[in-house]
Amino acid sequence: MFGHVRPAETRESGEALRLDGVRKIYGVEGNRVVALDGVSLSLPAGSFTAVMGPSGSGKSTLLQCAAGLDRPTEGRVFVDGAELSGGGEAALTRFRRERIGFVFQQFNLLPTLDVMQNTVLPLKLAGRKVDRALARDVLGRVGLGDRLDHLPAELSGGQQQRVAIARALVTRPRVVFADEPTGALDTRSARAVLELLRGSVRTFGQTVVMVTHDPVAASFADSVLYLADGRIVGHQAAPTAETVAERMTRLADEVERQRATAGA
Ligand SMILES: Nc1ncnc2c1ncn2[C@@H]1O[C@H](COP(=O)(O)OP(=O)(O)OP(=O)(O)O)[C@@H](O)[C@H]1O
Repeated sequence: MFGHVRPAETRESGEALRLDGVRKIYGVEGNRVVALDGVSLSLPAGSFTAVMGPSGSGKSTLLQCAAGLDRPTEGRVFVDGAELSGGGEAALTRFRRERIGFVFQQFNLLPTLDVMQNTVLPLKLAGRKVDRALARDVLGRVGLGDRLDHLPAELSGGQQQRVAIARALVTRPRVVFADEPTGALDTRSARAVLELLRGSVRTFGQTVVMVTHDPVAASFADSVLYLADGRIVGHQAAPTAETVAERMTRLADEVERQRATAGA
């Protein structure tokens, strides 16, 4: 169902990501989990969006489907106007390599490759020209210009995550997806990583979508999407840590109340 890249007939300039009625159902009849229940959204290019919601609300599933790491059961996904549809794994992989960057909680660097080699890996995998000057420039911007030949084990967690961000940016993707990018970091390193993500949006017009549990992390974004039980239940512009925390508490209370009513 995924993988063939065709220009969307409805391509709109300035729209980096669109989901139309995306549903994701895990399991088989009798043991089904509806992880996403008809999610539609449109994110403009150059925006920084945080995705929040109670545990199990579908945040990671949303990211995986939007990034082409998983396949929706129903619905359509467009990245920069091109639809992820049809075809097999190879076409899907190509789509991701050409358009998408990822940052994971656990960095996912290759331990035997140094900082420069890890950073240029996506270019090599995509068969693209390895522009070391560009990679050096990106690594300089993430503050690792003097660590190019270090192995991941020789770096702190925050530095490893900055390599992962450089690696995500070096292909100049349409969208960078980050799943709990600060989840494994101390407060100070987390802040540096969030400033870096925000800087990539402000300075280069990068589009970033980040799943997080942390209201402080969400406050670095331009806006927050709230998920509950696989649906988008709210949107907040110009978030602050306080307003996000307050809204999350309310959301958790509502979800609990609804589940209690449904079970009554
Ligand atoms: N591979 C899978 N097989 C079956 N069910 C799954 C699978 N992955 C996720 N789910 C279910 O789908 C729902 C949404 O999961 P998801 O991981 O997207 O939520 P989340 O909001 O990211 O949660 P958390 O904040 O705890 O990481 C949950 O009920 C989860 O148990």
